Amino acid sequence: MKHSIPTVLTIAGTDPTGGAGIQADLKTFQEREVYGMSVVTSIVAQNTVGVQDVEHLPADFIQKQIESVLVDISPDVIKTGMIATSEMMVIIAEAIDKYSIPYVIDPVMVAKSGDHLMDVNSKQTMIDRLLPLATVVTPNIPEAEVLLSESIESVAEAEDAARRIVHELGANAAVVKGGHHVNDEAVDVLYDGAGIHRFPTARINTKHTHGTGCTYSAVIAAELAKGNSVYDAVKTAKLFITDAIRYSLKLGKGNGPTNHWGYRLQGLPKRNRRIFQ
Ligand SMILES: Nc1ncnc2c1ncn2[C@@H]1O[C@H](COP(=O)(O)OP(=O)(O)OP(=O)(O)O)[C@@H](O)[C@H]1O
Ligand SMILES: Cc1ncc(COP(=O)(O)O)c(N)n1
Repeated sequence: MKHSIPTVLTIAGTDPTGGAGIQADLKTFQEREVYGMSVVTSIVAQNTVGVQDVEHLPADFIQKQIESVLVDISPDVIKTGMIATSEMMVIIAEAIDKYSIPYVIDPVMVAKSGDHLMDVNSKQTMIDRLLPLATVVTPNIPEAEVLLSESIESVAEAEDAARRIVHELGANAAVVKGGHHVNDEAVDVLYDGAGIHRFPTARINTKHTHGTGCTYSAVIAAELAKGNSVYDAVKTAKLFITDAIRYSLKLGKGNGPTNHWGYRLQGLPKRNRRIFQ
């Protein structure tokens, strides 16, 4: 730990409704008791229904923001979310490389609403420049399929994908998340370079899953900043996101946000949870 408290920097896009992107990351860092900092890549006009518009910040201004943070409060871990263009990816890769900071990449490509958050031509830059720097990469099934140009139909194939992302694309560890599997379980699989680990939970029947991937990877980043292992960080992330989905807030007209303090309700007497159910 570099400072009096573990510190994490997120580099990502925004969500004014507060469920995904930078806003979800900062809420999550606070709940995990690490000091959260943020650099904005794109300002997104979005809500629980979809994306209405996007304004990308110039890559050199993203670089200035990163430099401002890194020269002053160097984070224990950097996490990235939405990075829309190759130019942004190169600048971010150069900073992570220069300062040798442990790195969690959530390879955000398409929002749950179906809107594209990454330029499709940037895939190769993500593979060439960002994945080799990753301590952990956290694709959902469609993202893993894009990264590997192959389809994933089962948990066993998700395990193969996690192995390939490490061995062929150079990430240190990969978690292929199971939110997009259509069965009764949401099984995440981790390959940490040594072995495969499965993290299964029952699938919760809800449409309120906006920002699950952002929140999940933010927990992993926070736990790594505390000095925990990749395995323990993923285990905590899975518990945290399950409670955040279970006690989701039922806000908005579409796919609502999760509840970033849901874990606090687990184990409490039912009367204390009434307003959330
Ligand atoms: N309905 C559900 N019930 C239980 N767990 C779920 C459900 N949906 C997603 N999860 C869990 O949430 C985490 C995020 O997975 P998911 O595949 O939804 O990521 P994602 O698609 O990147 O999220 P997003 O794009 O919303 O940020 C994983 O741990 C996954 O298992
Ligand atoms: C800025 C930003 N980053 C990531 C997501 C993905 O979240 P989801 O797939 O739940 O919409 C998002 N909607 N917005």
